[in-house]
Amino acid sequence: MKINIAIDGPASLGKTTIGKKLSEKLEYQLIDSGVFYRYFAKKFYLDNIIQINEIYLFKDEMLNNPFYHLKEIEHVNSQFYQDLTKSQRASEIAKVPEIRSTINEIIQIITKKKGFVVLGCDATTKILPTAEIKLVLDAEIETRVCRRAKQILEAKSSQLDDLTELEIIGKVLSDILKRDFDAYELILEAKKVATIINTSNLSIEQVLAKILRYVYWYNFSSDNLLYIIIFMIIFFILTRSQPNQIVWPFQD
Ligand SMILES: Nc1ncnc2c1ncn2[C@@H]1O[C@H](COP(=O)(O)OP(=O)(O)OP(=O)(O)O)[C@@H](O)[C@H]1O
Ligand SMILES: Nc1ccn([C@@H]2O[C@H](COP(=O)(O)O)[C@@H](O)[C@H]2O)c(=O)n1
Repeated sequence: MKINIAIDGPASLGKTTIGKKLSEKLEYQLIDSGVFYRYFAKKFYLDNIIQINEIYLFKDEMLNNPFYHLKEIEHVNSQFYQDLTKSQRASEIAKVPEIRSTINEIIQIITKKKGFVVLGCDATTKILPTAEIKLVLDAEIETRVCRRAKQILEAKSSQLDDLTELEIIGKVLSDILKRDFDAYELILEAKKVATIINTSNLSIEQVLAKILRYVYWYNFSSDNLLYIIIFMIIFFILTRSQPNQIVWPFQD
């Protein structure tokens, strides 16, 4: 049975990396809402003016052919993914309520068929509050700065060629702080409704394994709900009526 999985988390946490691996493993479709904001910022935020009518037109177009446009958005984003200025512009347009509701609506319509992993900082609360599995990935800020700085240094992005390692770390820190500030309320809200996984001391594989356990358990329990209830009733009756006489298998 296919379900929807919503994953929230603050900036540079590892959502994209984990989301990609998870969707590949489950053969689900990944939708990273951050990529929408970045794409909209690049395409529809020109000369400091947001082309809101163009955004509405794009929404209709996208809903006619969602998988083609998901690929296109992904492709455009991959060309400037590590550009920190682009994430700042994405954060600016993310403050416009019409843009937020348009992006949420597009994702809600596409995910009706189930079988999606949706990422964001409001995936569990605003985009997919009805997702079967809702998770918030978390990690201390120093872990996130290290992860992003390492990623940028390893990729040797040309925009940062002239900077020293310390300058890059400074830029990453200031970018994360700004984005944390913007997403603070949303992440707080998400933590109230979703299961929190602290990834600070976990490798990518360990985080993935943890999430997969939630997914397998969800599928197992919804497939076998009746048996689980019967087992619990029998267990409850046995423990109440003969608390000292239950013989467990393998007990001496
Ligand atoms: N558990 C982990 N342990 C170590 N490194 C990790 C872990 N999870 C992710 N990373 C690394 O952290 C870096 C940032 O990850 P990623 O780009 O997926 O974050 P993100 O949350 O999607 O960021 P953003 O909010 O900016 O879109 C990547 O280089 C990734 O390999
Ligand atoms: N659900 C979301 C997703 C993203 N944003 C804003 O867009 C910026 C870029 O997103 P990334 O996930 O690629 O970092 C992000 O910093 C947020 O400002 C959002 O508001 N809601």
